Amino acid sequence: MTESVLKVEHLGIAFGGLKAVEDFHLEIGKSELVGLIGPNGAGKTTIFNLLTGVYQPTEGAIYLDGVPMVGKKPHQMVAAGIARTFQNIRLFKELTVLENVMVSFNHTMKYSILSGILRTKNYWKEEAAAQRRALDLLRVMHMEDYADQVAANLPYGQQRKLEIARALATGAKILLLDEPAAGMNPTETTQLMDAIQTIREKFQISVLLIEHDMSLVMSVCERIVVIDYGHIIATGTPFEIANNPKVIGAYLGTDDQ
Ligand SMILES: Nc1ncnc2c1ncn2[C@@H]1O[C@H](COP(=O)(O)OP(=O)(O)OP(=O)(O)O)[C@@H](O)[C@H]1O
Repeated sequence: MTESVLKVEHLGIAFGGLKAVEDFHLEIGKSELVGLIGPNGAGKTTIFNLLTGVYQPTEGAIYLDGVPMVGKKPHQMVAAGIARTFQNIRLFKELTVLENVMVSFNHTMKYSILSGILRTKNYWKEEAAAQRRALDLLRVMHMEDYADQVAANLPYGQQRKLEIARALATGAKILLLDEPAAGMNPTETTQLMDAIQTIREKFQISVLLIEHDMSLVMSVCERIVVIDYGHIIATGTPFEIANNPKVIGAYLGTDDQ
């Protein structure tokens, strides 16, 4: 693995008496695609909430490019380079596809609030540049034909892709994707996976993927981390994971865990 982009050590959180995540560790290198899987309630979304500053851990450390991240707020995590998508799609439904992407550039825009209000030359220059960048991103996602459509009118699979485009627009170093293929048909899923592979190569971005569709996880991830009851029970290649008795036990609910 190349030098790690994200490094997580002994991460844990308790809700009252429940230790939802305990002693979680992870290292992700540049452009690496890692799967995070586990049965329902295992703690996957909680880990995403910890990595994005939604929850503060009760123990452990998170480093992004070597910089400590614990204590930072969600918007600071985004600015630092950790972006995510959600299980339930969160878009500005009334805005166009292009506008949805442009909104995500906001924290990188350099014009002042005043020049925004007065619509100065500098404002229009920045806006035009943001529009070009947004269109470039949509092209990568094969969504340029949808640019002027209102997000609410997009087919479901395209809405999911737009969420990823928005996360990319933040300039992220690592993308956390929470069940991006949920509710997609097989064609949409294949297109989505192609898009994820393309953006990894083009943007040299790392990806941590939560996904229930096993065949998908097995086919796209280089490495998989499996959790159950908040603990890592296995880490390995898709082949190792598919043949790991602890993993099989966790999914089938046997005692062999
Ligand atoms: N804010 C919270 N307060 C109390 N308990 C919580 C909170 N968030 C999560 N939990 C508990 O932590 C555990 C892990 O939940 P989490 O949602 O992270 O699991 P998951 O692996 O993402 O599940 P699923 O695959 O069903 O989405 C569960 O027992 C859940 O009830």
